[in-house]
Amino acid sequence: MPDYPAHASPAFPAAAPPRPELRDRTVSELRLNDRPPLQQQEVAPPLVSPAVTPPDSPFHAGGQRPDRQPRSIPVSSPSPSETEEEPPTLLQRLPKVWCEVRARIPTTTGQEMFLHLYHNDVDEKEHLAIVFGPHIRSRSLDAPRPGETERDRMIRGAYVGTLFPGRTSSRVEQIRKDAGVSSRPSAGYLSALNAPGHGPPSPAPSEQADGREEEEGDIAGSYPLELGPPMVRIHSECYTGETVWSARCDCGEQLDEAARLMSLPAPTPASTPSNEVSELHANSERLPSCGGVIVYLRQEGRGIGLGEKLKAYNLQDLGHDTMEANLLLRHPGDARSYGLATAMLLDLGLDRKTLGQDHLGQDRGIKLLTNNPDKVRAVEGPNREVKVIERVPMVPLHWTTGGEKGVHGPEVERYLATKIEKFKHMLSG
Ligand SMILES: Nc1nc2c(ncn2[C@@H]2O[C@H](COP(=O)(O)OP(=O)(O)OP(=O)(O)O)[C@@H](O)[C@H]2O)c(=O)[nH]1
Repeated sequence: MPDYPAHASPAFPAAAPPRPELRDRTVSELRLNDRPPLQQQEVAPPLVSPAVTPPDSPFHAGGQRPDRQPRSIPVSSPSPSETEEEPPTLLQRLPKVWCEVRARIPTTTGQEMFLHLYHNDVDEKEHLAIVFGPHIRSRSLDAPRPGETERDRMIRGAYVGTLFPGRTSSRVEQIRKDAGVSSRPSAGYLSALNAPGHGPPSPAPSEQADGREEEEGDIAGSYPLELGPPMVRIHSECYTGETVWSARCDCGEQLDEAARLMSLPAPTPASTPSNEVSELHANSERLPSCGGVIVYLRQEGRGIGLGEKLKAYNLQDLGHDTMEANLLLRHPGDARSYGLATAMLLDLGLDRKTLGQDHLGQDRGIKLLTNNPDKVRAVEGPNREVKVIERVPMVPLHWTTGGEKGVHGPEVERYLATKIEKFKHMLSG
């Protein structure tokens, strides 16, 4: 951030020229509520025209296969274009985080997710992890807490499967006993427990255990290899874009898209016969989702807070772009850091150590949904605790649907143009 003298108000030339016709008029003639016609306003360069959208975008609304996974780009770490630019700020140590409580949330799309609320040792905010699918669990949530009862555990969300009236234990061991199962349950039995809306479990045949649930209170295991890299989105809070329908940014749409992708059915194994595949697709709502996690950070306004973001919007209406507006308010262009996100991913078992290696002996990693090059590097953490191996671009819906859907208008066009030009977002296909 430039080092402005304390008394000076920094000035940039406004991107849009002043309106000359306002001179030599009386106040009533000024018609201050009128905006100049669109063609006289600064419009975003053609860089953001829908033409740059790849025609085979997986996000296109039409012709989408129910199990169609998003197009992703392999990430070599570190990529030269990411390191030549100013590197993102990396914290020396990761913050401490712990999941205080989680709950099952049925959603309006029919998919369920588990909302995890985190506390930490660096700020007072309640950061969130929105977890899709049964494979991602919080270690700090599952760990036993001194003096707690089984009911306490269930109330704070530290249970396996789903709650139902009359359930008395959070633990697999107890459920097994109650169900009259003498040996360890099979993987299939456990996934049935995790299926949405299941009732009290019926006895399972005694089979080989998968071992994941072996240690009571610490059942976080590894994300199944056959599902590929777990999908992760690091999302920054945006009250305006997510709650009050702002068309200045694409934040709300990005949140929806991340949830949609994580709710897609898990990929069908290549060995599945084609007639079974079509049958599965016909019943796609019954397929387990591939899952993933949206880490929702309370970093409103790229970390400057809602009040300052609203001031920045006024500066943008005065002709400045989103980065200049932050600088004029004496904030960095982007005031965020991602150490909390990395720490939450570790707690959720998506770090290199917990994920282990693939069939080829390579470290497993995550698939990150983003256009932001800073996030790709920063979320890996100071010692590359997390590995980003693929990146899924978040292409604006307006581009992928040929203008039919999605946030559109001059403000969001300018915003996207600045993200590409100044923040170096990788959004050109
Ligand atoms: N200061 C400021 N913040 C904004 C503005 N528009 C959106 N935001 C905030 O920017 C954050 C989202 O950042 P984006 O730049 O859209 O996206 P990103 O998270 O960097 O990158 P992606 O992962 O590709 O979405 C949210 O916290 C929004 O509240 C703005 O004009 N000014």
